[in-house]
Amino acid sequence: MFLHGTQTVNEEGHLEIGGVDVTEIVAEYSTPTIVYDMALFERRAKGFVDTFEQLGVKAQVAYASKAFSNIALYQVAETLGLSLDVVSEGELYTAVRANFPAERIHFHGNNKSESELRYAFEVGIGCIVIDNFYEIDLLRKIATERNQKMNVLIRVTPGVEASTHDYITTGQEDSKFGFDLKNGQADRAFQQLKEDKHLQFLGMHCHIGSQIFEVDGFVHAAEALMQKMHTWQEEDHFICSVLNLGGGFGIRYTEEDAPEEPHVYVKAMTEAVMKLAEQYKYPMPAIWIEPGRSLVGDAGTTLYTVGSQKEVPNVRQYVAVDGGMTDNIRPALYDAKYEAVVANKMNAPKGTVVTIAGKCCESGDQLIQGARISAVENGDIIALFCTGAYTYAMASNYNRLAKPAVVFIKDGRHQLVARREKLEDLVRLDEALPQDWLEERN
Ligand SMILES: Cc1ncc(COP(=O)(O)O)c(C=O)c1O
Ligand SMILES: N[C@@H](CCCC[NH3+])C(=O)O
Repeated sequence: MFLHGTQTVNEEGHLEIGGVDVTEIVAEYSTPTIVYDMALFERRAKGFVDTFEQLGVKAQVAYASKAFSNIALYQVAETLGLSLDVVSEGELYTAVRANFPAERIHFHGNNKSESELRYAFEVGIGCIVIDNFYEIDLLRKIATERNQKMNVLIRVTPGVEASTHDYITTGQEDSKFGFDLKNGQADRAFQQLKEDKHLQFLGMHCHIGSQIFEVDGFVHAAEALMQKMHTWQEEDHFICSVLNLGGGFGIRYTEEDAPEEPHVYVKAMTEAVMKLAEQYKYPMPAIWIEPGRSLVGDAGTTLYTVGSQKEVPNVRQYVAVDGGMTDNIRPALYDAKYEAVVANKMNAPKGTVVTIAGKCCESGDQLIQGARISAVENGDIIALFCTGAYTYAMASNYNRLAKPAVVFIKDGRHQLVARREKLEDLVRLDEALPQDWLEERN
């Protein structure tokens, strides 16, 4: 069994996170609840920031907040000196509500609406990452109308095929994201932007995909972008001041996963850029990165309570918990793998292999197939590890299940940062029909 961050087993044989017994969390907040080990989040953030410092490179580490967007997390990210990557008006609004410094916010998205872009101008964010020609036109219109400058990068697809799930690769030519580097789109975007009065073209961005383990893909992408920047240097005497190399650094969900430490990816990419900068006599650009999963993924643990069990003789044993695909769609969507423990029986011998199933009306609502956990009975607590990224953020109310509570833990203290949805939350958007509508039907 592999424990993460500050996780330990206490004398009572219970899982502890950040010095707090998880049975205490369950007693106070019920289940399902996602807890974040904030010391681990801080360690991950510091790991990225320190890497750049050691390399002596000007940088911004932007938390890709799509992984888990929440006011309290943005507050902590701010204190750690992180920047923020948002992809919608909703994430931007969350950042505004968290008083996140606007100049450290970067706005992404392949179909930002005019009203979203106007909001970004109003808030005065630090940079917009332009995805397509339509967006260039929209931005020009807004910036001219408002007579307001805005820093921009262009997102490019460097033609790197990353080996991860097909749904989460983004760097290949056939992608809905960005301007292609090889077919001339990136050059055309650059030509349109390089002398714009309001849109201040800082440079390029790429993101090759998510949950990637190999260092090479990141290095190749960084090199491809530097080569393009060199062409613009030679042909247009233009120097980019920023190179944003995205996120995507893989984490260890199960013992079979073998990622590098997050800073290894960053160091390798940055050194590749430094080398080419020297070769091209190119002023070293500031390096921006956008890790999401590798900042929050392994800091999160979901606590569930065991309910019913079902044995299908000679086939499998189902252990059902009080959440499932509504609070973690990843196993159903990507066939993602997780590990779990019985958090109130950490010292019990491992039992048979079971399938941990959710409570939704979908056969595919299974959190782990083939989990080797100790024997459980109803009321036991299952802790599913590494659920900090793309779980709560992708949660739904399917079957009208309530979204779970989210709790931060640090140094023996726990703090609720998202309350569990109540029944009235589940109908808050519904409008009852007026009586005359119903009467007409009868
Ligand atoms: C543009 C962009 N930046 C950053 C990220 C964060 O990726 P990850 O959570 O894998 O670090 C994503 C998601 O894949 C993304 O699309
Ligand atoms: N939601 C995906 C990652 C998408 C990354 C965003 N571009 C996952 O859970 O793995």
